[in-house]
Amino acid sequence: METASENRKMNVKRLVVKVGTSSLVYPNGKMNLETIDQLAFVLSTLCGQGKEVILVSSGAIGVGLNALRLTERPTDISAQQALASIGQSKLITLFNQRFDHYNQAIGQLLLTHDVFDFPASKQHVLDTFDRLLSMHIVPIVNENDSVAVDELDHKTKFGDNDQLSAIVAMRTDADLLVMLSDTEGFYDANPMTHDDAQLISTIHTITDDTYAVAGGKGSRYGTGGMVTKLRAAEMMMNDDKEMVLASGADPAIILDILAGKPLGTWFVPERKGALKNG
Ligand SMILES: Nc1ncnc2c1ncn2[C@@H]1O[C@H](COP(=O)(O)OP(=O)(O)O)[C@@H](O)[C@H]1O
Ligand SMILES: N[C@@H](CCC(=O)OP(=O)(O)O)C(=O)O
Repeated sequence: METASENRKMNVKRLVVKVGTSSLVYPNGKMNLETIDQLAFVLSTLCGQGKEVILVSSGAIGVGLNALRLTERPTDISAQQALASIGQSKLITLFNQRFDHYNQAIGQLLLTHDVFDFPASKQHVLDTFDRLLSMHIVPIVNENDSVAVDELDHKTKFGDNDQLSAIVAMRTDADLLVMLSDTEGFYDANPMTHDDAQLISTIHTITDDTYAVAGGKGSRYGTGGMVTKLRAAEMMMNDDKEMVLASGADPAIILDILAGKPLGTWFVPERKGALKNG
């Protein structure tokens, strides 16, 4: 682990950005329209510069709760799935409107685990990603919450978009996964409960000690907390890819990250770290 910052300018052609519920929905349950608009602006800008961008967005259940003026997430599965169907359509409508404002087309992909488990459906979905990207369209991905189940022999659920975003980044052979959340990065203790927590700038190996300082979700509407983000980072590093975890408060941070500014926490496989550090 390193706490000193280092410059990380990369030549990124294909980028996956994952945005969590905590960045899209205020703690009071209202949609964060500013962040959604800024995200559309920044990703449209990157497309205009010739980059290929995939957005993995959470928020369906959070937005669904707000639509029905509910403050607590229901515990039964069918109520959550109904909320996701309400929220997802509102969320994608809003994304469509904001991207359209910046003259950028989007496509929606709602995925379940089995899509990647079966070679034929996996190939079809990868072909769809490729075709959308070749047409300069931004694929917007979420788990298909309304149909995904994780019971008995139905193992169709990803369970969280952190790992889904890593799977998408690996399968589409993206150069970088940018994970945006309500924290500046990964700290040596949960910053919500430890005032003296220190931001870690670079992690080359994830061990039990790393998981030991990863706490649960920060917002009422998120799911995985830091544990699922570490799992995503581990998947990326095992695939010899990099992930950066940074604050989604201002999506312009994506431009700074690509410009090499030392922001957030970088998860870099050992070999790449050794090369970059000379
Ligand atoms: N070691 C840690 N470093 C940073 N954040 C942590 C850590 N442990 C727990 N957290 C919590 O993880 C939260 C982010 O996870 P989550 O609520 O699932 O966000 P998102 O909706 O963006 O996926 C933060 O708000 C923070 O409270
Ligand atoms: N698919 C769910 C999100 C699940 C999830 O991983 O949420 P988060 O921890 O906010 O990224 C939804 O759209 O509500």
